Amino acid sequence: MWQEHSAWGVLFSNGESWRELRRFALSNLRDFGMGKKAVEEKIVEECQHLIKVFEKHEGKAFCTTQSVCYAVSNIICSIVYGSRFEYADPEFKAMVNRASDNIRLAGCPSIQVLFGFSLVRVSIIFKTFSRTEQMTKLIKHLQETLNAQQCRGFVDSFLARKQSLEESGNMNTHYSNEHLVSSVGNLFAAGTDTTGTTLRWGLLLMAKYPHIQDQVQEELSRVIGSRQVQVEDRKNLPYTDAVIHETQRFTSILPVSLPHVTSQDVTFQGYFISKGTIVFPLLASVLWDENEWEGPRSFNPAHFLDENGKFVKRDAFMPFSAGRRVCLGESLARMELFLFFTSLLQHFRFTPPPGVKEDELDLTPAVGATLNPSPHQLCAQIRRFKT
Ligand code: HEM
Repeated sequence: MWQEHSAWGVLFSNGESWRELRRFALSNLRDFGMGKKAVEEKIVEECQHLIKVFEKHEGKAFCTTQSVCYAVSNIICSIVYGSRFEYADPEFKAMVNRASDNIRLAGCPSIQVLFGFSLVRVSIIFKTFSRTEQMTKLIKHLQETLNAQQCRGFVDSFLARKQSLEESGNMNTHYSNEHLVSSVGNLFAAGTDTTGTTLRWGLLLMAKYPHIQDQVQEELSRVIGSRQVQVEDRKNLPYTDAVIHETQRFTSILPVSLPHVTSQDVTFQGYFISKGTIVFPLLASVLWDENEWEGPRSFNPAHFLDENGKFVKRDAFMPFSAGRRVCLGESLARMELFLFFTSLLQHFRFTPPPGVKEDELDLTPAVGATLNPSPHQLCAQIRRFKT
């Protein structure tokens, strides 16, 4: 029913390129560890860097935005470029900060009105990303040092495929430099702000609802103790898993998904929609549906637990959208959220700044391309592990 018009489709105006490059991106992200042990190790390593940054605040109030953004950006850097960056690296800082500014700017109502909302918005975000000088410089360096037999990341794979197609005389290729820069830009645009924002909501919600934080930390102490959490621990941490799912449901960071175009006439729930109509799926209408959830507008991990405290999947949980256009990074994002959230909760107790009560923490979202928490500070007190 949907045509190839969304994140990749808007940029690669013909559907052929979208189909080919989505297939290529999916298979390569898998090769570079998405959903596998290799990426788990990268995330665990990044958790340690993030924990060190939080520790440096010595329990004093700070804003989590920048460090969380650096951590999730580094996961995409590892997969795309094959290496992470130090948080103090000025070029990395400039690249990440510019990207965040673009995402925030793209969500401004005035900009949206000016540019006719989402279809153009998406293309602006991705094009702005793809123009960053640092990205072009990094890609150029990888190109100069390419060994097609030993690909370091997504960019190397793309360049190796381009090279082999050209060598076999196939010049009619989707693997152009322009598409490479766009693909890399898309992965950063789609994979950093989304994950970072969700993680920051999770920490804010823990500070706001200390009795829920107590239960997460009790479960982590009982099941994991002081060792590093692994992805395979998820099945033994039903309460924590429910809290992460509920964070995504309750905050619905992408209430309006990317635009699609109907590829044929269709009648949906009694409404006729003609071929070629732009359609915006409203994910929040499902995530906050009164017929699906017991208390859709309250934060309640029990939405994902049965009467025995076991985790239950819910069909109406679709923050990554659904169907053949489902988020390409879903398994990576789920792994990141689980490992970052559990590692941080193992090490720190999150509280409001001194003088601020829990119920004074504001959950009103700020304007942005995603629904962000409003500017706030939290204290991260180091915990003593109970083993
Ligand atoms: C909590 C984190 C995330 C959320 C909530 C999320 C959500 C979404 C949603 C709702 C879409 C639109 C699907 C549609 O067109 O209907 C999407 C698309 C996409 N996402 Fe994610 N995403 C997340 C993380 C990631 C990550 C980490 C990556 C990086 C690999 C990623 C890569 C993409 C790409 C490339 C698309 C466009 C796919 C296409 O058009 O074929 N996302 N995401």
